[in-house]
Amino acid sequence: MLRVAVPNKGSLSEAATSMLSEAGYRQRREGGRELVMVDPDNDIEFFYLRPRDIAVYVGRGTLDVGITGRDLLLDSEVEAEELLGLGFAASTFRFAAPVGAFSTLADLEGKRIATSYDGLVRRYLGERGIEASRVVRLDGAVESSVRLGVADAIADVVETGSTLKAAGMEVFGEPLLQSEAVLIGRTGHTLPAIEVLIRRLQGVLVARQYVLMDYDVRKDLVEQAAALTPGLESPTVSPLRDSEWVAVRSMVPKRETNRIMDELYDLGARAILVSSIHACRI
Ligand SMILES: Nc1ncnc2c1ncn2[C@@H]1O[C@H](COP(=O)(O)OP(=O)(O)OP(=O)(O)O)[C@@H](O)[C@H]1O
Ligand SMILES: O=P(O)(O)OC[C@H]1O[C@H](OP(=O)(O)OP(=O)(O)O)[C@H](O)[C@@H]1O
Ligand SMILES: [Mg+2]
Repeated sequence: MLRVAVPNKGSLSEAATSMLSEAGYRQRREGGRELVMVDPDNDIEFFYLRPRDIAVYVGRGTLDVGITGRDLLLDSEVEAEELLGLGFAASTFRFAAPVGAFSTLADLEGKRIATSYDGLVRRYLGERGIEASRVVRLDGAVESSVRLGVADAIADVVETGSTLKAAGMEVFGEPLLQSEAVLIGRTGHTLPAIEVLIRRLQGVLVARQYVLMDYDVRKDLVEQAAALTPGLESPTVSPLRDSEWVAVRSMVPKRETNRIMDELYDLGARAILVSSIHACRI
Protein backbone atom coordinates (compact mmCIF):
# COMPACT_ATOMS: atom_id res chain seq x y z
CA MET A 1 0.00 0.00 0.00
CA LEU A 2 1.41 3.41 -1.01
CA ARG A 3 1.93 5.71 2.01
CA VAL A 4 1.41 9.41 1.37
CA ALA A 5 1.96 12.43 3.67
CA VAL A 6 -0.58 15.27 3.45
CA PRO A 7 -0.34 18.64 5.28
CA ASN A 8 -2.75 18.69 8.20
CA LYS A 9 -2.72 22.47 8.86
CA GLY A 10 -1.75 25.84 7.41
CA SER A 11 -1.73 27.25 3.88
CA LEU A 12 -1.12 23.92 2.15
CA SER A 13 -3.66 21.75 3.90
CA GLU A 14 -7.02 22.51 2.27
CA ALA A 15 -5.66 22.83 -1.27
CA ALA A 16 -3.69 19.58 -0.95
CA THR A 17 -6.74 17.67 0.27
CA SER A 18 -8.96 19.02 -2.48
CA MET A 19 -6.37 18.26 -5.16
CA LEU A 20 -6.17 14.63 -3.94
CA SER A 21 -9.98 14.40 -3.88
CA GLU A 22 -10.11 15.69 -7.45
CA ALA A 23 -7.57 13.04 -8.37
CA GLY A 24 -10.06 10.44 -7.17
CA TYR A 25 -8.63 9.62 -3.74
CA ARG A 26 -10.57 9.27 -0.50
CA GLN A 27 -9.75 12.23 1.76
CA ARG A 28 -10.86 13.40 5.18
CA ARG A 29 -13.64 16.02 5.25
CA GLU A 30 -12.69 19.71 5.36
CA GLY A 31 -11.92 20.46 9.00
CA GLY A 32 -11.65 16.72 9.73
CA ARG A 33 -9.18 15.65 12.40
CA GLU A 34 -8.35 12.10 11.35
CA LEU A 35 -4.62 11.33 11.49
CA VAL A 36 -4.78 8.57 8.90
CA MET A 37 -7.17 7.80 6.04
CA VAL A 38 -7.06 4.49 4.19
CA ASP A 39 -8.31 4.36 0.60
CA PRO A 40 -8.59 0.61 -0.05
CA ASP A 41 -9.98 1.05 -3.59
CA ASN A 42 -6.76 2.78 -4.64
CA ASP A 43 -4.49 0.77 -2.32
CA ILE A 44 -3.17 3.96 -0.72
CA GLU A 45 -2.93 5.36 2.81
CA PHE A 46 -2.80 9.08 3.70
CA PHE A 47 -1.09 10.41 6.84
CA TYR A 48 -2.00 13.95 7.91
CA LEU A 49 1.15 15.60 9.26
CA ARG A 50 2.67 19.04 9.85
CA PRO A 51 3.99 20.36 6.53
CA ARG A 52 7.43 20.95 8.03
CA ASP A 53 7.70 17.32 9.17
CA ILE A 54 6.66 15.81 5.85
CA ALA A 55 10.11 16.06 4.22
CA VAL A 56 11.60 14.28 7.24
CA TYR A 57 9.26 11.27 6.95
CA VAL A 58 9.75 11.05 3.19
CA GLY A 59 13.53 11.56 3.43
CA ARG A 60 13.82 8.74 5.96
CA GLY A 61 11.69 6.47 3.77
CA THR A 62 8.96 5.81 6.35
CA LEU A 63 6.48 7.36 3.92
CA ASP A 64 6.79 7.02 0.12
CA VAL A 65 5.77 10.50 -1.00
CA GLY A 66 4.27 13.67 0.45
CA ILE A 67 2.95 17.13 -0.31
CA THR A 68 4.85 20.05 1.18
CA GLY A 69 6.29 23.44 0.20
CA ARG A 70 9.48 23.71 -1.87
CA ASP A 71 10.82 26.12 0.79
CA LEU A 72 10.19 23.58 3.56
CA LEU A 73 11.86 20.83 1.52
CA LEU A 74 14.97 22.96 0.96
CA ASP A 75 15.06 24.05 4.59
CA SER A 76 14.96 20.45 5.84
CA GLU A 77 18.10 19.29 3.98
CA VAL A 78 16.88 15.67 3.74
CA GLU A 79 17.34 13.05 1.02
CA ALA A 80 14.11 13.94 -0.77
CA GLU A 81 13.43 15.45 -4.18
CA GLU A 82 10.64 17.23 -6.00
CA LEU A 83 8.54 14.96 -8.20
CA LEU A 84 5.89 17.46 -9.35
CA GLY A 85 5.00 21.15 -8.85
CA LEU A 86 1.37 21.35 -7.76
CA GLY A 87 0.54 24.92 -8.74
CA PHE A 88 -0.81 26.20 -5.40
CA ALA A 89 0.63 28.03 -2.35
CA ALA A 90 2.90 30.04 -4.63
CA SER A 91 5.14 32.48 -2.75
CA THR A 92 8.63 33.92 -2.73
CA PHE A 93 11.11 33.67 0.10
CA ARG A 94 12.77 37.01 0.80
CA PHE A 95 14.84 39.12 3.11
CA ALA A 96 13.05 42.14 4.56
CA ALA A 97 13.77 44.90 7.05
CA PRO A 98 12.19 48.15 8.30
CA VAL A 99 11.66 50.57 5.39
CA GLY A 100 14.94 52.28 4.46
CA ALA A 101 17.14 50.27 6.85
CA PHE A 102 18.77 47.80 4.38
CA SER A 103 19.32 47.87 0.64
CA THR A 104 21.59 44.99 -0.35
CA LEU A 105 22.46 41.51 0.82
CA ALA A 106 25.87 42.74 2.01
CA ASP A 107 24.11 44.93 4.60
CA LEU A 108 23.31 41.70 6.48
CA GLU A 109 26.97 41.26 7.49
CA GLY A 110 27.14 41.07 11.29
CA LYS A 111 23.37 41.52 11.71
CA ARG A 112 20.73 39.38 13.45
CA ILE A 113 18.25 37.69 11.08
CA ALA A 114 15.01 36.14 12.32
CA THR A 115 13.40 33.33 10.31
CA SER A 116 11.46 30.07 10.54
CA TYR A 117 13.73 28.68 7.80
CA ASP A 118 17.15 28.82 9.43
CA GLY A 119 18.66 25.95 7.37
CA LEU A 120 17.78 27.68 4.13
CA VAL A 121 18.99 31.10 5.29
CA ARG A 122 22.32 29.86 6.70
CA ARG A 123 23.06 27.98 3.48
CA TYR A 124 22.11 30.94 1.28
CA LEU A 125 24.32 33.35 3.22
CA GLY A 126 27.15 30.81 3.51
CA GLU A 127 27.21 30.32 -0.27
CA ARG A 128 27.58 34.09 -0.68
CA GLY A 129 30.22 34.54 2.02
CA ILE A 130 28.04 36.69 4.27
CA GLU A 131 28.38 36.18 8.01
CA ALA A 132 25.36 37.24 10.01
CA SER A 133 26.02 37.70 13.72
CA ARG A 134 23.10 35.37 14.45
CA VAL A 135 20.25 33.56 12.69
CA VAL A 136 17.37 33.59 15.18
CA ARG A 137 14.97 30.69 14.65
CA LEU A 138 11.31 31.60 15.31
CA ASP A 139 8.14 29.56 14.70
CA GLY A 140 6.02 32.26 13.02
CA ALA A 141 4.90 35.90 13.00
CA VAL A 142 8.53 36.64 12.13
CA GLU A 143 7.55 40.13 10.90
CA SER A 144 7.19 41.25 14.53
CA SER A 145 10.70 40.22 15.56
CA VAL A 146 12.49 43.43 14.55
CA ARG A 147 10.03 45.70 16.32
CA LEU A 148 10.33 43.45 19.38
CA GLY A 149 14.10 43.78 19.34
CA VAL A 150 15.31 40.22 18.71
CA ALA A 151 16.49 40.80 15.12
CA ASP A 152 17.61 43.51 12.66
CA ALA A 153 16.14 41.87 9.55
CA ILE A 154 14.01 38.85 8.66
CA ALA A 155 13.78 36.17 5.98
CA ASP A 156 10.23 34.95 5.37
CA VAL A 157 7.52 33.81 2.99
CA VAL A 158 6.04 36.70 0.99
CA GLU A 159 2.89 36.30 -1.07
CA THR A 160 0.96 39.58 -1.43
CA GLY A 161 3.41 41.55 0.74
CA SER A 162 0.59 42.84 2.94
CA THR A 163 1.99 41.32 6.16
CA LEU A 164 5.34 43.04 5.55
CA LYS A 165 3.65 46.33 4.74
CA ALA A 166 1.56 46.20 7.89
CA ALA A 167 4.77 45.69 9.88
CA GLY A 168 6.44 48.72 8.22
CA MET A 169 8.94 46.54 6.39
CA GLU A 170 10.15 46.16 2.79
CA VAL A 171 11.99 43.44 0.89
CA PHE A 172 15.60 43.87 -0.23
CA GLY A 173 18.04 41.76 -2.27
CA GLU A 174 17.05 39.06 -4.74
CA PRO A 175 14.41 36.47 -3.75
CA LEU A 176 16.09 33.43 -2.15
CA LEU A 177 13.65 31.21 -4.01
CA GLN A 178 10.23 30.86 -5.63
CA SER A 179 8.14 28.35 -3.74
CA GLU A 180 4.94 26.42 -4.36
CA ALA A 181 3.39 23.21 -3.11
CA VAL A 182 5.27 20.19 -4.45
CA LEU A 183 4.97 16.42 -4.40
CA ILE A 184 8.19 15.02 -2.96
CA GLY A 185 9.71 11.54 -2.88
CA ARG A 186 12.86 9.97 -1.48
CA THR A 187 15.79 10.69 -3.80
CA GLY A 188 16.17 7.90 -6.35
CA HIS A 189 13.17 5.92 -5.03
CA THR A 190 10.36 5.14 -7.43
CA LEU A 191 7.43 2.71 -7.56
CA PRO A 192 4.71 2.04 -10.15
CA ALA A 193 2.12 3.32 -7.63
CA ILE A 194 4.02 6.64 -7.38
CA GLU A 195 3.90 6.97 -11.16
CA VAL A 196 0.11 6.49 -11.05
CA LEU A 197 -0.26 9.16 -8.34
CA ILE A 198 1.88 11.59 -10.39
CA ARG A 199 -0.19 10.97 -13.53
CA ARG A 200 -3.42 11.54 -11.62
CA LEU A 201 -2.14 14.80 -10.12
CA GLN A 202 -0.90 15.92 -13.54
CA GLY A 203 -4.42 15.18 -14.81
CA VAL A 204 -5.86 17.52 -12.17
CA LEU A 205 -3.34 20.24 -13.09
CA VAL A 206 -4.22 20.01 -16.78
CA ALA A 207 -7.97 19.90 -16.07
CA ARG A 208 -7.54 23.07 -13.98
CA GLN A 209 -5.37 24.91 -16.48
CA TYR A 210 -7.05 24.02 -19.79
CA VAL A 211 -10.49 24.12 -21.38
CA LEU A 212 -11.78 22.28 -24.42
CA MET A 213 -12.61 24.51 -27.38
CA ASP A 214 -14.82 23.44 -30.31
CA TYR A 215 -15.54 25.53 -33.38
CA ASP A 216 -16.44 25.34 -37.06
CA VAL A 217 -14.26 26.98 -39.67
CA ARG A 218 -14.01 27.09 -43.47
CA LYS A 219 -11.61 24.45 -44.78
CA ASP A 220 -9.26 26.99 -46.38
CA LEU A 221 -8.80 28.71 -42.97
CA VAL A 222 -8.09 25.60 -40.94
CA GLU A 223 -4.29 26.06 -40.91
CA GLN A 224 -4.61 29.62 -39.59
CA ALA A 225 -7.18 28.50 -37.02
CA ALA A 226 -5.01 25.58 -35.92
CA ALA A 227 -2.12 27.99 -35.37
CA LEU A 228 -4.32 29.82 -32.82
CA THR A 229 -5.35 26.56 -31.14
CA PRO A 230 -2.40 24.17 -31.54
CA GLY A 231 -3.54 22.04 -28.56
CA LEU A 232 -1.12 19.88 -26.62
CA GLU A 233 -0.22 17.67 -29.57
CA SER A 234 -2.42 18.57 -32.52
CA PRO A 235 -6.08 19.67 -32.87
CA THR A 236 -8.74 17.19 -33.97
CA VAL A 237 -10.23 18.20 -37.33
CA SER A 238 -13.48 16.45 -38.34
CA PRO A 239 -15.53 16.74 -41.54
CA LEU A 240 -18.91 18.49 -41.51
CA ARG A 241 -21.92 17.76 -43.74
CA ASP A 242 -21.12 20.98 -45.59
CA SER A 243 -17.87 19.92 -47.27
CA GLU A 244 -16.58 23.54 -47.34
CA TRP A 245 -16.39 23.55 -43.52
CA VAL A 246 -14.67 21.46 -40.80
CA ALA A 247 -15.13 21.11 -37.04
CA VAL A 248 -12.05 21.65 -34.87
CA ARG A 249 -11.52 20.55 -31.26
CA SER A 250 -8.50 21.56 -29.22
CA MET A 251 -7.31 22.13 -25.65
CA VAL A 252 -6.66 25.79 -24.86
CA PRO A 253 -5.07 27.42 -21.76
CA LYS A 254 -8.00 28.57 -19.61
CA ARG A 255 -6.71 32.10 -19.05
CA GLU A 256 -6.37 32.69 -22.80
CA THR A 257 -9.90 31.50 -23.61
CA ASN A 258 -11.47 34.84 -24.48
CA ARG A 259 -8.53 36.21 -26.46
CA ILE A 260 -8.46 33.04 -28.58
CA MET A 261 -12.26 33.10 -29.10
CA ASP A 262 -12.02 36.72 -30.31
CA GLU A 263 -9.20 35.89 -32.71
CA LEU A 264 -10.99 32.79 -34.05
CA TYR A 265 -14.16 34.81 -34.59
CA ASP A 266 -12.24 37.52 -36.45
CA LEU A 267 -10.74 34.81 -38.64
CA GLY A 268 -14.23 33.58 -39.55
CA ALA A 269 -14.70 30.66 -37.16
CA ARG A 270 -18.25 30.24 -35.85
CA ALA A 271 -20.14 28.18 -33.24
CA ILE A 272 -17.18 28.53 -30.87
CA LEU A 273 -17.95 26.49 -27.75
CA VAL A 274 -15.89 26.17 -24.59
CA SER A 275 -16.30 23.37 -22.07
CA SER A 276 -14.39 22.57 -18.92
CA ILE A 277 -12.34 19.42 -18.56
CA HIS A 278 -13.43 17.31 -15.63
CA ALA A 279 -10.45 14.94 -15.59
CA CYS A 280 -7.77 13.77 -17.99
CA ARG A 281 -4.64 11.70 -18.55
CA ILE A 282 -2.17 13.30 -20.89
N1 LIG B 1 0.69 33.55 2.59
C1 LIG B 1 1.12 32.48 1.98
N2 LIG B 1 0.91 32.30 0.66
C2 LIG B 1 1.34 31.20 0.02
N3 LIG B 1 2.00 30.20 0.61
C3 LIG B 1 2.23 30.33 1.91
C4 LIG B 1 1.81 31.46 2.67
N4 LIG B 1 2.18 31.29 3.95
C5 LIG B 1 2.80 30.11 4.00
N5 LIG B 1 2.84 29.54 2.78
C6 LIG B 1 3.44 28.27 2.43
O1 LIG B 1 2.98 27.29 3.34
C7 LIG B 1 4.04 26.46 3.74
C8 LIG B 1 4.25 26.67 5.21
O2 LIG B 1 3.53 25.75 5.91
P1 LIG B 1 3.09 26.16 7.37
O3 LIG B 1 2.53 24.97 8.05
O4 LIG B 1 4.12 26.98 8.04
O5 LIG B 1 1.89 27.03 6.89
P2 LIG B 1 1.38 28.32 7.42
O6 LIG B 1 0.36 28.79 6.48
O7 LIG B 1 2.52 29.22 7.72
O8 LIG B 1 0.66 27.75 8.70
P3 LIG B 1 0.69 28.20 10.20
O9 LIG B 1 1.49 29.44 10.25
O10 LIG B 1 -0.76 28.37 10.51
O11 LIG B 1 1.29 27.05 10.93
C9 LIG B 1 5.28 26.93 3.01
O12 LIG B 1 5.51 26.12 1.87
C10 LIG B 1 4.94 28.34 2.61
O13 LIG B 1 5.61 28.77 1.43
O1 LIG C 1 2.74 38.35 1.77
P1 LIG C 1 1.49 37.95 2.48
O2 LIG C 1 0.34 37.70 1.56
O3 LIG C 1 1.13 38.88 3.60
O4 LIG C 1 1.72 36.50 3.14
C1 LIG C 1 2.90 36.19 3.82
C2 LIG C 1 2.62 35.82 5.24
O5 LIG C 1 1.85 34.59 5.30
C3 LIG C 1 2.50 33.67 6.17
O6 LIG C 1 2.13 33.91 7.47
P2 LIG C 1 1.09 33.05 8.31
O7 LIG C 1 -0.27 33.64 8.19
O8 LIG C 1 1.21 31.62 7.96
O9 LIG C 1 1.59 33.31 9.79
P3 LIG C 1 2.95 32.79 10.46
O10 LIG C 1 3.97 33.85 10.17
O11 LIG C 1 2.60 32.71 11.88
O12 LIG C 1 3.28 31.49 9.85
C4 LIG C 1 3.96 34.05 6.00
O13 LIG C 1 4.74 33.56 7.09
C5 LIG C 1 3.93 35.54 5.95
O14 LIG C 1 3.91 36.10 7.22
MG1 LIG D 1 2.86 30.43 8.68
